[in-house]
Amino acid sequence: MKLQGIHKSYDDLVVIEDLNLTIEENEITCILGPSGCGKSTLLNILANILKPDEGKIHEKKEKIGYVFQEDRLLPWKSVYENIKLVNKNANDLKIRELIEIVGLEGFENATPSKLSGGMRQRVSIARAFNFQAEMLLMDEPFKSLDYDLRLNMVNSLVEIWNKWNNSIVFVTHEIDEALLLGNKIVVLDKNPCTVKEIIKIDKSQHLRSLDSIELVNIRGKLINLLQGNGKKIFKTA
Ligand SMILES: Nc1ncnc2c1ncn2[C@@H]1O[C@H](COP(=O)(O)OP(=O)(O)OP(=O)(O)O)[C@@H](O)[C@H]1O
Repeated sequence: MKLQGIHKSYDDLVVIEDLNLTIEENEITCILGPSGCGKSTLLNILANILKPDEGKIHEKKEKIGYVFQEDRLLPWKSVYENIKLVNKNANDLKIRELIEIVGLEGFENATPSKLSGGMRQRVSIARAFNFQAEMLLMDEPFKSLDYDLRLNMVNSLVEIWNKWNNSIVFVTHEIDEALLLGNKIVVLDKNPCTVKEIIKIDKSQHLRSLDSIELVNIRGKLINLLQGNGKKIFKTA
């Protein structure tokens, strides 16, 4: 999917200006940017929820999955049923495999109120993969979790993605999540939102360590890139 020359304003506030970005197939693209820079707006454009004011979207995807910051599970359904309901044709084996990968074996029949926040977010990830989207959009899905749990969730996501390999766009403002997950890290600028830099990481996610020289160097670069944001831009009459 390719975004070309995208512009988006809310009334007088210019949020996205001349943004160009290619989302590759079978890759995890991490979008990293300061708070309020327009990451959710960009995801909503990718999801066809929002129309850009200007610009073109090439090779649009029809079947798009969305994982939000909150889990959005149906409280009266069990773990198994919540995962199943987005793809009623999925066989029992696949659903049980997803439940196993996200570490929820034994909780198949539990309803969301019996689970911790991290467990609920695991269900929503399994559900998203059961949907078999061509492109999966994830908007800071681990935001409410503590650091350890977040890294744990990143590992589960890597494991599940290695199996199904769909294209994922993962929005975060946590540098470590981007370092561990991304095949490509897109750093966004703020006010207005444009692509500041794209960093590629060729190494398989399974072989990555946050202590490796490569990732330590990239982290340093990302910190520099994320420092210093612009001023809000308003349209002139
Ligand atoms: N529906 C809307 N109407 C008016 N302004 C909006 C609307 N949605 C977002 N904005 C503004 O657009 C800017 C970008 O918002 P957006 O939610 O896309 O950023 P974000 O990078 O996802 O933020 P965060 O990191 O806090 O999740 C912000 O200044 C926000 O206040």
